[in-house]
Amino acid sequence: MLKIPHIWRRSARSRKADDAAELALLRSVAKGIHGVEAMFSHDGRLRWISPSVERLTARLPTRYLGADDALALLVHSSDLAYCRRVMGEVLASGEARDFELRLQRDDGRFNWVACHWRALRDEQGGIEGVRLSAEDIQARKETEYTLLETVAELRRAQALREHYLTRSNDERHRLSALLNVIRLGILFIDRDHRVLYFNSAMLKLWGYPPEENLIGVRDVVLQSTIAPLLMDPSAYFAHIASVVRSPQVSEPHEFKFKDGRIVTDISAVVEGGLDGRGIGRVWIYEDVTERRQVAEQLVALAERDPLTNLFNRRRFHEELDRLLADAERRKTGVGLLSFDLDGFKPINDQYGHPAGDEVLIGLADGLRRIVRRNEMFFRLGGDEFAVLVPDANAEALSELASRLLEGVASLRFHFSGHEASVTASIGAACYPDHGKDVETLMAAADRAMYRSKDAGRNCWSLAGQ
Ligand SMILES: Nc1nc2c(ncn2[C@@H]2O[C@H](COP(=O)(O)OP(=O)(O)OP(=O)(O)O)[C@@H](O)[C@H]2O)c(=O)[nH]1
Repeated sequence: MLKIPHIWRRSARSRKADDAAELALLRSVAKGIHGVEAMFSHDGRLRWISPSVERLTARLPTRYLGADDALALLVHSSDLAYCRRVMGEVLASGEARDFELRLQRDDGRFNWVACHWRALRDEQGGIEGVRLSAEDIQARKETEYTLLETVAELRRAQALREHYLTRSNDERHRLSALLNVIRLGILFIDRDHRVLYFNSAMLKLWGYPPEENLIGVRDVVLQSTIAPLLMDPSAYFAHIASVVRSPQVSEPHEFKFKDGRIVTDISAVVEGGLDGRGIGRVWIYEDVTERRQVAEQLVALAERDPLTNLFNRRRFHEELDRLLADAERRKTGVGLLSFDLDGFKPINDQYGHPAGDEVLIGLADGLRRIVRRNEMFFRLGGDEFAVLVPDANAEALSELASRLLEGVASLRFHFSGHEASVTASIGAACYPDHGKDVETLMAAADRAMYRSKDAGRNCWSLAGQ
């Protein structure tokens, strides 16, 4: 430890040569000091500072020694007040203090040092000043700063990641809630042919329990479990195979379940993925059973008689039109039997309208069994009916007319303990002999039917005779 005051004392005793040598030695030691050594007198004036201060502050020691307030020149303004306070405390208490501060450089920058402040005592033990030993710690501070900045940067990145994660989680929950309330079944298969997402409607539609978790299940496993539900599994799987071969959005495809449900699917590749090959394929299913039933009901309402469920007059016209066009092209015939019940009104009058309805329904059911599969049976209105016969000739028509007459007459009804029956009067007409269009053919059949009425009913007449 340097005992500078002692040396001064010795110098004062005129041991000049020894002292000069000792001073030179001390100067060279002071020059070699890595940090900064300085001594301040009790009133805060700088008494000595090591030449090494130039390395840390780019100022010569003389600048400090000549300054009125060397401490203010040496210490960075932000640390100055604290530094003065510590210095005062060391002077007052004699206790050493350590702390870090910035020395200010001549170029405006600063250099961090670790300071050790100790009281300098005279021979009587009184405090005559304070000594500062400062060690250069700039490199360590810079490393610390870099570390702190790296940590701060990491924290910011982490906070940002958490923010986006929370946002994307919220987004996922919103989407999942939405997809679970819609009626469409949604199934997402990834590129490895495994289930990546499904919604509740999809589970319901394919008959899975609501708690089933299909994530990660292979598509072939799914297919094997759904196959028993389908009317035609091989046709459906062939459809899937053809859809997945194409990158286009598929056309809606309709398929049937064994329990009668009708479902449509549509599928598309989901774009994305780092290599741009798409991240998988989404399938959207819709149960259209109800819609199809309503459509069928509407069609039935439009073309069927609600009482007997026979085709109505509107469908009759359409079919006759179609048959005539077809017969003209193929040079074949079309037969038309038009008939009207005999003695139907008295049943209504005697037993009431519901009894009349029962007769009409019974007659429709009875004659359906007589009419062949390729022949069509219509209720034109009231107690008027008609049968259309493709590829017909007069002989085939007369044979059918006879069977119909027998069929009608053989029907028995019972109302209020009484037996009732009806007969029919039939008019037969053939394309092209008796008419070449709908109107003339119908008129010919009607005239023949009235001839049957005139002839005493329960018989048939061929047009043109
Ligand atoms: N119960 C019932 N009666 C109907 C319906 N539509 C028409 N009618 C009745 O059917 C009867 C048809 O009259 P007509 O053809 O003159 O009766 P008909 O006794 O068979 O007379 P002819 O043809 O001359 O033998 C009328 O009394 C209509 O009110 C129906 O949907 N239900």
